Amino acid sequence: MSSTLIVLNLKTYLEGTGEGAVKVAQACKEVADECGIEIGVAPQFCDIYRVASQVDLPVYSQSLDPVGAGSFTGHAFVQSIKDAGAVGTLINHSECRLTLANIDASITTARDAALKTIVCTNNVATSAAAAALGPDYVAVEPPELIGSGIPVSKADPGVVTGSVDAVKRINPAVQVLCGAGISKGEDLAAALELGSVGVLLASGIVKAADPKVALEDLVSKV
Ligand SMILES: O=C(CO)COP(=O)(O)O
Repeated sequence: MSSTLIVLNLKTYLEGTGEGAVKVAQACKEVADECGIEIGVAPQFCDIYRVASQVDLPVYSQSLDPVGAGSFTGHAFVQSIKDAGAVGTLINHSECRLTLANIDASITTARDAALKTIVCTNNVATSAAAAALGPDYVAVEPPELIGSGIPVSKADPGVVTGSVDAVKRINPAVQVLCGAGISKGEDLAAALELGSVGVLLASGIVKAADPKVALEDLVSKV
């Protein structure tokens, strides 16, 4: 496997009792095996167990709450997420924003449970701030391009290169992903050329008529 990482965020696109998530995850696994690039998937909380127990690929939570075991109702508890089979979590997605203090606490909570952390950011300044907190990855995603079909790597390459430079300066151990509007092979190739190590993406694959064909296109130029 190369060190390139693709994470497919399923958001709330798929209804039903998890079969859709399993099917998309299976497509991710098949394409990952074909191309040698690591592909992970971030399903709904309640689908983590089903996906992780049926498909051998990295499963991420879409978020978590920085609470421990005990008297906490309505929270996404890190140990349950881990026991369900997740290997990591998104934190601070633009559709699930947190305060800086909660981003920090979420990273610590995940790290203490040995979960990988991907902190989403919306611009160079927040990428720099996130890097200072020491997650495994910062994923820069301009919100205005999310779900637009217009790839960040083409529409706003500066936010990717700026984030890569800022993150490297602040914490060289942190790797940078980018996302928003990514769907094609040329988008992933451009993202890598701009210095990111991979992409976080959603609609271009999840909403495709055939997600496996869309994934094969995504990895076709690297
Ligand atoms: O928000 C995203 C991934 O987390 C990006 O979404 P789209 O790929 O649909 O633009």
